Amino acid sequence: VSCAKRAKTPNSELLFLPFRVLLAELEAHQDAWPFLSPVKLKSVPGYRKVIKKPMDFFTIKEKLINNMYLNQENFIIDVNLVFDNCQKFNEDDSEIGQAGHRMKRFFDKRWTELLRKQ
Ligand SMILES: Cn1cc(C(=O)NCCCNC(=O)c2ccc(F)cc2)ccc1=O
Repeated sequence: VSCAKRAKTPNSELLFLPFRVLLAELEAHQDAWPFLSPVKLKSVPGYRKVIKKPMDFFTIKEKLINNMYLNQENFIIDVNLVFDNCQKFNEDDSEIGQAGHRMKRFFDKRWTELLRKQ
């Protein structure tokens, strides 16, 4: 994701360390495979029309690395966008729909654990 590289202040590295750890855990999860890279709009009929703001774990990682998240809120908004898009486009009982529900439950659990520690 090319964007103006923001000044890398040391504390922003530290501030976002928990998010990089959390994102790495999401990517390592066995149910992450539908979300690791952007949905291929040419090969998934209807996706471009239905999903206004596509998002995926790879794009989130790029934004984190390029310091494009100004605050914690924007990081959470993008992660939840991945799961909301999934629930919107996929039936709950579909393979990808089930993976999305499991990933969201996993994320919510780890996120609250991370917050409680702070
Ligand atoms: C979130 N979402 C994803 C798809 C979708 O078709 N996504 C690609 C699946 C194929 N991708 C893989 O199988 C894969 C990718 C990376 C990897 F490391 C291992 C396997 C369709 C609708 C939707 O809402």
